[in-house]
Amino acid sequence: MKDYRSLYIGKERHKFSAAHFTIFSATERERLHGHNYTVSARFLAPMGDNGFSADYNVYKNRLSTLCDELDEYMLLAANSPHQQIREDGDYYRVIFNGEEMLFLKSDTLLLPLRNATVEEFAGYLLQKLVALSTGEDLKEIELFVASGPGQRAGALWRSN
Ligand SMILES: Nc1nc2c(c(=O)[nH]1)N=C([C@H](O)[C@H](O)COP(=O)(O)OP(=O)(O)OP(=O)(O)O)CN2
Repeated sequence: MKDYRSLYIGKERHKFSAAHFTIFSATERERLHGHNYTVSARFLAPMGDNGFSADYNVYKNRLSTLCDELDEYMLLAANSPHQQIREDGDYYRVIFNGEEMLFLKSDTLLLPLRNATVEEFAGYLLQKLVALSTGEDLKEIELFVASGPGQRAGALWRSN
């Protein structure tokens, strides 16, 4: 039976500051606000005969790249069933429950998410991390996003 080891990565720099609002229903959402989100991950890799599994420097750098891509933006969920997003010149016009919000495109990332939640951010970042890790001998990757101390969501990928 293969011998595996878990590598846990979650450095101080694995974070992104972003604005968002969570939508709870067709008529309820929270006000626009922000968090310093932190990102961490667990990698399950086979143990080599040399007592080494996988170079975690590679994964530290990948997590930093993913965090940098989301840092200091307004994050909008493009696939929410409860809001419409239209392009309007230099702006995104967001319609929710009869209200309109305008966000500068240069300040905003439209992400393929159903909601701007930690669980959706975790799934989104996991897919990007798995795509960066193709062809490597990994058994599992579990990626976590926390919106503050003591509250995070995890998304899991397992190799076939
Ligand atoms: N399942 C989820 N539930 C909630 C999410 C989420 O992403 N997934 N997000 C929110 C809000 O964004 C809310 O702002 C969360 O932050 P909050 O709990 O206020 O964070 P704090 O760090 O201020 O927590 P305190 O307990 O107030 O210290 C709500 N639900």
